[in-house]
Amino acid sequence: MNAIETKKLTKSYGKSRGIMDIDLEVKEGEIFGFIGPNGAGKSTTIRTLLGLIHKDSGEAKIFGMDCEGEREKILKETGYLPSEVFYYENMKAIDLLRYSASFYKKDCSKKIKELADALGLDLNKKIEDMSLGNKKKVGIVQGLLHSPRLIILDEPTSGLDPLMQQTFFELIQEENKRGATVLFSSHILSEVQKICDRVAIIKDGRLIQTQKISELQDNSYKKITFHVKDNPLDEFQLKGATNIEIKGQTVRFIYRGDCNLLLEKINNYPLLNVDISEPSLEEIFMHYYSDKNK
Ligand SMILES: Nc1ncnc2c1ncn2[C@@H]1O[C@H](COP(=O)(O)OP(=O)(O)OP(=O)(O)O)[C@@H](O)[C@H]1O
Repeated sequence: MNAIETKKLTKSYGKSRGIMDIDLEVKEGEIFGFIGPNGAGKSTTIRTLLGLIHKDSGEAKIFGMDCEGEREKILKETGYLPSEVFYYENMKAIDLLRYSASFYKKDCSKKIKELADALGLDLNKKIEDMSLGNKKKVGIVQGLLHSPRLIILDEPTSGLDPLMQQTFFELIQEENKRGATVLFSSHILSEVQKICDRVAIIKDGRLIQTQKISELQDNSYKKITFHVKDNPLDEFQLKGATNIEIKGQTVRFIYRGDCNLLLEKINNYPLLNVDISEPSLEEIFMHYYSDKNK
């Protein structure tokens, strides 16, 4: 069974674009990355899945249950860390977490303590006396305290220092080993790359690609840089070339296609230097975002 499944899921905010025709399949047990730039539609998808906002059309299911009709059951099985956490400021962390735990009708005190210890969180502090990072930690404990079957993380690392991010990734990996499925939304590819098996890329409200992280680094993409002698270039075009940047006598682009055609094309120029290398994941990612891939 898929942990998450959406079919043509669509939500618009009046004139403002939300998400369109999102087909998403997250398998039970995987750590799935959901990546896209600010405003791409990640939070809208997540909020629709959690029944926090109503879809306009399409289907959304979690563990086969309808996200609107069976919301109560879904929430019991799901842990959610929103991108921004808001709390009653004058509550102590422990009181807030006990209150959250009461919703699940099971004893979560051992798990709360374990998570707080791992994150170095003082549970007896009032929320109003906490830094942004510590408030985020409260959110993490709140999302994981009931050992959910599905964990949905929306930009979870903002506000955490690099060491704490590492601890957080380890916690998530442990939860995954325990059997939890994880949906990890982020605009930072390098962090998604660290722990995810597959990734879906969303842009302008539409899913443009779902791939294994290992396939994203598929060596069929090349990064090409060449420098010409004498006169600067003002134009370069080649089928399969994207993210073309021309600066004076230097041309850079990402290429996927027949290498004979590439060399034939470059050979037309009075060359000073040519460099063909593996693009970084970040550069491949930019390739998906480029206008030519709309
Ligand atoms: N409450 C709202 N009212 C109107 N438009 C909205 C609302 N929430 C989101 N949008 C619009 O929907 C689109 C998708 O936004 P969303 O917050 O889902 O993106 P995101 O990928 O989560 O971005 P970010 O990383 O910035 O949170 C954007 O164009 C945004 O302006």
